Amino acid sequence: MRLNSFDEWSPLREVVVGSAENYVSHERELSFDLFFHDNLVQDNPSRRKPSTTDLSAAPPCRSEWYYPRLKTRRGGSGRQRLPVAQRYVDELNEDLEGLADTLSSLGVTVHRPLPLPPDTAEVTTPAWSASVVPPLNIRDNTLIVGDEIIETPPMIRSRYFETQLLKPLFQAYFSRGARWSVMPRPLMTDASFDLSYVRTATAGGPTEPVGEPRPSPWDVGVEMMFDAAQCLRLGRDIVANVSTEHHALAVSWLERHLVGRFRVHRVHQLSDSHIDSMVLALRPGLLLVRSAAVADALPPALRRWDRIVAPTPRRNDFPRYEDDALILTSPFIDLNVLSVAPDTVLVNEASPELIRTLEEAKFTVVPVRHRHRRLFGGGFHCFTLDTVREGGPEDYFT
Ligand SMILES: N[C@@H](Cc1ccc(O)cc1)C(=O)O
Ligand SMILES: NC(=[NH2+])NCCC[C@H](N)C(=O)O
Repeated sequence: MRLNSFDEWSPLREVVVGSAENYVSHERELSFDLFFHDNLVQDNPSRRKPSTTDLSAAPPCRSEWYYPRLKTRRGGSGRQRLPVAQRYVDELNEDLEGLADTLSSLGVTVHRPLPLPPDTAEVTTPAWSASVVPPLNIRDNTLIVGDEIIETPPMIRSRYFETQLLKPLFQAYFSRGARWSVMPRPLMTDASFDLSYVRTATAGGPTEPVGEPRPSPWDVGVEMMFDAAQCLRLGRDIVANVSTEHHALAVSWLERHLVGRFRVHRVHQLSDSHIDSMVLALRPGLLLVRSAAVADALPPALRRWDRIVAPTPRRNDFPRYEDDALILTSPFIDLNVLSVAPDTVLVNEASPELIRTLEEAKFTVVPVRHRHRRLFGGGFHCFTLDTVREGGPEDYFT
């Protein structure tokens, strides 16, 4: 079918489901630490969040309830590979197959990216090298706006060439008439990074020390960097989260590129980057939000929509991990549901209270197994890229 995806809820026809094949490690280096700084905390008991009741009081811009296990990386220059246990990768792949099968059984055509080959350990540019992770959270690096594929400029070095693994699919949509754009790629030296959010905007101060940038002959100053998962797509309107200078530059690019076709609305520091564990649109007039404060920070048109506030997750909803397991998301990650129609949502079966809440709101909930979402950074919305939905460029704002 032709590429057509304008919103997050209309009947889903085609989707890409991410792949975790050959996930072996995370690499801690400047771009990784900056991106996940809100989730990575040192082993400092004073920062522990002991009870779930703290969660509901948490400010909207900050993840809470960390597993405070990460030790500070020594020295500014170090790259450090942190292995991911094979058992979790195997279970993740099992859960991804289950997700793909569920979508197929609902009549949705499922595409998969090329798997990361086993020996593709590194990506190297003139300015740096980094180890590569598989195309798992494929929501992040590609924005589908209507009939256009836009590859967004990544914030993590390990993910620099991730969209190359979607090439055959993008070529196929292109041959059927899709537009296809790639946003300017950052040189991404240490000096490219805007550290202000980490230094000032994190509630309670930085949770993780960020080393001083090292000089490089490729330095060009702060650059455009942005993930598609910072956007909420609502017909002819797009809400984009801006927390850093990188995002501000990228949203200006998007606005100029889409002028006359889409209206871009900025929200500021709704989260550090992605917004799909803060707010999702379930259908015209109804949002799923992490808290009332999140809904109140949205553009005026969306503040008038009804909202379902997701129930506070419980500790028992999650597996227990060894002390060296690196936790990449907040416990609100299961809010990250995938709509297959305005009345039907795929929800993590490990979140019974969220399922109940959505069923009470008259949704058909399809429970799907997903165990290690906190280890791999994403829920069902993150792991998928909806390329064909029935909805069009409707104006839901006026
Ligand atoms: N604290 C971040 C970091 C993060 C982003 C993407 C991930 O896949 C995982 C974690 C969360 O909003 O948005
Ligand atoms: N598209 C995504 N990868 N979204 C993931 C957002 C996770 C968010 N940082 C959280 O901790 O809840």
